[in-house]
Amino acid sequence: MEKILEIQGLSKDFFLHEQKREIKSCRDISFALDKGGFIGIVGTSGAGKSTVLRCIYRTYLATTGSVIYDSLSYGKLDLVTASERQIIHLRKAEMGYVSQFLSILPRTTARQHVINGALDAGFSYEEASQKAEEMLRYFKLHENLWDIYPNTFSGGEKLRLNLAHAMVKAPRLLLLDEPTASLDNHTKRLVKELLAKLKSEGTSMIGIFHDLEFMEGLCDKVYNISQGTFC
Ligand SMILES: Nc1ncnc2c1ncn2[C@@H]1O[C@H](COP(=O)(O)OP(=O)(O)OP(=O)(O)O)[C@@H](O)[C@H]1O
Repeated sequence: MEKILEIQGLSKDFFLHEQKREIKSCRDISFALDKGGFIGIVGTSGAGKSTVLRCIYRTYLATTGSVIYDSLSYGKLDLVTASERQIIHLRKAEMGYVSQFLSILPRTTARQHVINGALDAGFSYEEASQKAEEMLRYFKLHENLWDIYPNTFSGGEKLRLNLAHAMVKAPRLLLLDEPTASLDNHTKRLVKELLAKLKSEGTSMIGIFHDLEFMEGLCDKVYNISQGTFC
């Protein structure tokens, strides 16, 4: 099976200058993701799960190791050493990242944020507007919220907006950091259905989930991470 992502010996250390102390977050992580595959990561709080995803998305720069991504735009490249320009392009055109935390330009409404995601993926403005509305409706974000700035949204509303933004462009590689945290059961099912649809359309995914039941039938493989390493 062709791989979209090959991770070798990935480690991330943080140095806390004030305390002159080092935290080893994840250590010597190696795994590969098949094209169109779905890997689940589970583990206790603080084990290093989010750090692995952030090193792939390059929010964190790995201390050691490589993250070889088979991109459409540049062929195979190491996301650890890729240029800022390449990373920005890949985030726009090929990669999606969902977490509970909102990362949005100031003075951008919820609707515009999702439209921007679709525009990044190459849709015309008209198509992007239509797709954005479909996604916002799908994730049951109340219409009253579409044209306001989302910094005051609740945790669940922010998460649903992040899901709409990431999924509207059907990315090649989707990274999910607890995409169902603080969602009710009905919305969790909607998320699962859309993830299954994206998978059937070829999106490759890595997801962190606390809710093991949620992952049933969705993941091809599940890795357990404990104290920074796979076990
Ligand atoms: N920016 C940072 N600076 C310093 N330490 C960090 C930073 N980010 C993560 N850590 C530390 O790395 C370790 C792993 O954190 P990480 O967020 O990856 O855990 P997690 O498994 O995702 O936890 P949770 O399930 O609670 O979200 C923790 O001890 C955390 O305090």
